[in-house]
Amino acid sequence: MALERRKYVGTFIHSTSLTDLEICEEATIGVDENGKIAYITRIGDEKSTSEDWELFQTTKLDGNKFFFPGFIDTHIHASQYPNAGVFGKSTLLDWLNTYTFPLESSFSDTAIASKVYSRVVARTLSQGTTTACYYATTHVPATNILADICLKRGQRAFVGRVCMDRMSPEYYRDESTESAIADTRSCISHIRSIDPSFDLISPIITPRFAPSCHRATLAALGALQKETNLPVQTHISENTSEIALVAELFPEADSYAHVYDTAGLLTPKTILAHAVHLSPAERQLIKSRDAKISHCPASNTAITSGRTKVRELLDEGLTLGLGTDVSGGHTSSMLSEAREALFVSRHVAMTDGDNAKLAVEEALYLATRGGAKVVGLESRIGGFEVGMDWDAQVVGLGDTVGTDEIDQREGLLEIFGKETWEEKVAKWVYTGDDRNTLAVWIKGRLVHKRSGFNI
Ligand SMILES: O=c1[nH]c(=O)c2nc[nH]c2[nH]1
Ligand SMILES: [Zn+2]
Repeated sequence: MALERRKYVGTFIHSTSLTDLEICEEATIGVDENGKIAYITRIGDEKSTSEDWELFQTTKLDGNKFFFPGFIDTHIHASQYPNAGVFGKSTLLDWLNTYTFPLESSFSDTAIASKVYSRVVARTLSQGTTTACYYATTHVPATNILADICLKRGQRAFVGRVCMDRMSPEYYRDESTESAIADTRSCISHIRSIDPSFDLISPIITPRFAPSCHRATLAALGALQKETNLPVQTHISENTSEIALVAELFPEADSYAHVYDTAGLLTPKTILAHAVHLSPAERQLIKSRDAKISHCPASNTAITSGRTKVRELLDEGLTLGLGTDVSGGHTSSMLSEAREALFVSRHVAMTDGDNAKLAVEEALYLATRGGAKVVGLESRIGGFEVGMDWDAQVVGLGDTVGTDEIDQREGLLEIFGKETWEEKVAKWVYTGDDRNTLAVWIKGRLVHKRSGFNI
């Protein structure tokens, strides 16, 4: 779809490193007809554009509004969205049997798939998620529907048909290694037919986790990865009972990470969700394979899996992003997930010392640039640089509170006027929600606009 060039004018905020946010007031970003950033002019810069840009429309922000890169959710189960918030006092293995497998198995009905997947894509877009790594279910037609919806709505997505041929009820599992591979290939072909270069939608090879796959299935998926060079997503070391189960099922393996490595599934394109209880040797192995980690703090708290020591992982040079892990995680909002990462790091700090605490800047880095590295798109998304895609959101913090203002406001976020931009960003992270996401673009296309916001 051809786009018009457009200029975006106002305050831009993005991560330039793990610890630094660039806050750029009164800048202009020009986005070309391919949805790419063509130029950035900061205050004091020489105007570097040719006259013809003058002809194109401008989106200009005022007041307490700013442009921010779109969020990258590196781990979310689209099919589990109806269960967000429903987990009781369960832990991983009983949660799967009680809540998750019954829900996922219902996606044999494509009407259910269409309804749920339409909602999850609409909802994540409205919260600024411009890229999502989705788990679907084992069902080919339903998985293809998810890919179709992402493409139609313009959300950048990795769509994975879940492979699992044991440890789930008989009514919800792959019949054999061969059928798991054939069904995975079928979803890959479908995505190739709707997005031939995987420009917006990519398939992702998805063994649910080691306990749900026979050795032969893991090995066949590893071989498929080698053949296709597609990304892989799976879970690792989330909960201590799960780790004990892996040791029981794979007695020959040195560790959980070795199970994946032996199958050829530990690659630079592999996203490992959770990684809560990794041993030093596993961390070393994952680093040596350049596999990536999706940190899922909301889920790790909700189903009491544990506290990931993010600072340790970062200090060791591992690559991390954030994942909502709906519905182990209760929230589909990456802003909330960043907040959960901050709070969990404070719980770690209570036993391990203050160095464990993440800063707001670091949580936002993980939600954007870190996530971009996890999905292998760091040259295209996660920040504002010439040549990158315009995957962006407008964040609006509301009008500054007026003298004697007494009317009730929507949302918790209130700006009093004395805050620095750093403080405004912190207020957004700690007290904001989807009401502060006013508009969202992906590859230059407007994919969400909050009613009442005029562009
Ligand atoms: O958080 C999780 N969600 C899941 O659906 C799942 N399956 C295996 N392991 C899992 N962990
Ligand atoms: Zn998960």
